[in-house]
Amino acid sequence: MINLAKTKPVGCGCDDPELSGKLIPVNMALETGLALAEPVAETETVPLAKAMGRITAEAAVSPVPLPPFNNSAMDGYALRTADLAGGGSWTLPVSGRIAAGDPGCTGAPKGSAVRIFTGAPVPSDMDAVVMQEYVERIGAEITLKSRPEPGQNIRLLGEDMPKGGAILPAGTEITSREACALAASGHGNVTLRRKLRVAIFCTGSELKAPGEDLGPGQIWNSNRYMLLAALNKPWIELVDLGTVEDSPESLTKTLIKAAENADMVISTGGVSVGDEDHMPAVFRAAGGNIHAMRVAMKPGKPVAIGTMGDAIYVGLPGNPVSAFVTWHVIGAPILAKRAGAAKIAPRKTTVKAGFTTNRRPGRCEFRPAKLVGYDANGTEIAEVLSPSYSARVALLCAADGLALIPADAEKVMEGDVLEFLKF
Ligand SMILES: Nc1nc2c(c(=O)[nH]1)N[C@H]1C(S)=C(S)[C@@H](COP(=O)(O)OP(=O)(O)OC[C@H]3O[C@@H](n4cnc5c(N)ncnc54)[C@H](O)[C@@H]3O)O[C@H]1N2
Ligand code: MOO
Repeated sequence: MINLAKTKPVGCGCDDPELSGKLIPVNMALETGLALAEPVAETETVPLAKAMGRITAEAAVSPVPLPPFNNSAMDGYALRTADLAGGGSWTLPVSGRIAAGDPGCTGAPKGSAVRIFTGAPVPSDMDAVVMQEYVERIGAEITLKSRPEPGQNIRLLGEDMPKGGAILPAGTEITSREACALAASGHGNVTLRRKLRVAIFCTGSELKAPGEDLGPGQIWNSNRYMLLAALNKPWIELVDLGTVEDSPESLTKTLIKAAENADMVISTGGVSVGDEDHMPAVFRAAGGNIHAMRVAMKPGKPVAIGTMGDAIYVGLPGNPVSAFVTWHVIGAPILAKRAGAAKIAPRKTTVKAGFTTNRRPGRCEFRPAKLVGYDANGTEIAEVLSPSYSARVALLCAADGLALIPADAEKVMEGDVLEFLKF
């Protein structure tokens, strides 16, 4: 759970106290959404190679000790240190050869060495491997000058993982690290949460698709592409319902279609208070329940969290930076929980403010910020990019993350410690 803000409930601390009504603290809005987000129950078992990027439904343990046998960490010669009498040097006959994949060898004569390669099983009665660089080989004999330590260059059975040892908890996204560990421990199949069905649409009569010509008053739809990128995950089955004009009829039709079969519905725009902001009314009229709306965050005050049938609904604001920030802070954790993921919070760290600003307290601010260096203690310093930002998408690309300014702060002084959500 992220402690996103030292936000405390504020009656009306937003930019326009007269008009904005009651705002919910960010944590409370997020907790409301997370409480609604039951992880999808269905699972499927698939071959590991088909599971990349998906979310595991069960904890994985190693069915065997890893490595499964003592093996050589180097190319060289295996020997018994007890065979090396006195102070050296020592010359030993080479009595055998074991490569990776060989079943191993037993019964090498006392006083002999065995040629061995990295990953090959070490004979059970030998206790050291000497790297080939440290021996001189002439014909069928080797000479070594310094005494090897018992256990040297031998990877012991079970030292990586005991039998039954935990590899991953349930709810883990299989990235390259997890795939590697699952494969190493012999998991041919993996049980996953089923894919999450997510439906999206963007509201706004002014929106055109990028690539189309703009008429007067029109803009290109950026939120749709922000969401397409954010939702481009192997564990999501996306239904993209495109752009919808600001008419209650069209919005209702699209909303009902979106909720029909989805685990989560996401819209952008139309959640504020203007005459053309129809989403909350349309959502309620179509049978949806809104559980939280109007959050004490900046940007992103107008955000709706609700349920409609089995679907969770997150209505993001239209301003693109507001949509991005509310998605990052509220939408994405709800989505992750619904998908069955164990890690749901955005990555958070602390930074020092590289700026000073006065502000009106009331909303927790998430300011696009750039990491510009380190202080004497090695803490990163964040510089905000602009005092106004909710519609300035260029700032997002220039930023390294979002600097959090607590809701109750009246000013931030250069050097103050701030929480930072790193992209
Ligand atoms: N009287 C008030 N007006 C506004 C308030 C308020 O409290 N009282 N809140 C402001 C805040 S804060 C935000 S954020 C916006 C959010 O409004 P909506 O969610 O209703 O969004 P729209 O009005 O539909 O659009 C706002 C803005 O964003 C542009 N937009 C919308 N969708 C897209 C898209 N897909 N791609 C690119 N740009 C988009 C739209 O053209 C508008 O400029 O409301 C404030 N107003
Ligand atoms: O909350 Mo709005 O997102 O400030 O622009």
